[in-house]
Amino acid sequence: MIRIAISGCNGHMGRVVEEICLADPEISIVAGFDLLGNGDHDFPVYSSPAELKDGADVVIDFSSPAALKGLLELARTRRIPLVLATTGYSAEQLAAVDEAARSAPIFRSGNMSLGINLLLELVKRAAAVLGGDYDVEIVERHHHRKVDAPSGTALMLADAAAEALPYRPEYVYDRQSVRKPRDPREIGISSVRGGTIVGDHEVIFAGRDEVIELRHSAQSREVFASGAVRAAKFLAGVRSPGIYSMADLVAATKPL
Ligand SMILES: NC(=O)C1=CN([C@@H]2O[C@H](COP(=O)(O)OP(=O)(O)OC[C@H]3O[C@@H](n4cnc5c(N)ncnc54)[C@H](OP(=O)(O)O)[C@@H]3O)[C@@H](O)[C@H]2O)C=CC1
Ligand SMILES: O=C(O)C1=N[C@H](C(=O)O)C[C@H](O)C1
Repeated sequence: MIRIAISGCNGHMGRVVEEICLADPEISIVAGFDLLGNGDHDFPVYSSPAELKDGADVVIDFSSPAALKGLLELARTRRIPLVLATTGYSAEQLAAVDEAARSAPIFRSGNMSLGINLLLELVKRAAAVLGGDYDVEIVERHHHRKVDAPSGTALMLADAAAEALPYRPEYVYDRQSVRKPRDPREIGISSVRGGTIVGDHEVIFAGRDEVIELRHSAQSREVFASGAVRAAKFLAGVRSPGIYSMADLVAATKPL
């Protein structure tokens, strides 16, 4: 039995993770962390990870960058593995994650769906083949509740393209404040917010007289939640301290 704690358990993603865990006979939910009280959960909900009493095998976090400090404290002092799915961390916070990963395994991904992992590979391949001659633009679309922009996934896609391009691109988020033609050595990232869009990412390679578009569209939050639960099981399999990603999970998964 894997003992899981859910950080952000009252939120949209936390609720879906809870449903998936409740339906899984290999998992027991031992605690939740959130700002407000217990709600209607069958497990205790603490406002701070420091209040966790009996420990957990893994914490799955879909909450806010504000929760990170307490979670990293659990990893550092109690060596509890973390699955960090929250997006919008600062550079300092990412450095703190790397530091805590010296004490416990930490799985981090701005997108827990398997499809995005494949898209990252396709983007690298396209950038390697087309890079230099085609302008790279990323458009991400999300629901109107989302607070961070650009999305964590858009940044991962930009990094994947950057890795394979023959130049070091600058990421451009704002075309409104300058008046100049597009620099070929840039990746433009645009954010759309509206309605209930779950999560949509498009990478555009625009060349002379042709455009190639690679797109992923999440149809429900389950794709992210089930990926995070798979990541938790992967970490619970006695991993050494370090940073893990979807690529590690896919590499460790036996083909069906
Ligand atoms: N990696 C991935 O695949 C995915 C990542 N995400 C990311 O997950 C995060 C959560 O998304 P979503 O569920 O839609 O957001 P919600 O706002 O619905 O849920 C977040 C929950 O976390 C709570 N919370 C806020 N601050 C803290 C804190 N300091 N400690 C504990 N709990 C806290 C919120 O409480 P309150 O409402 O009171 O503020 C809320 O209940 C976002 O960063 C999002 O980008 C989302 C989907 C997929
Ligand atoms: O906030 C969301 O909802 C999502 N956030 C992630 C991101 O920032 O990329 C992943 C997914 O697209 C949903």
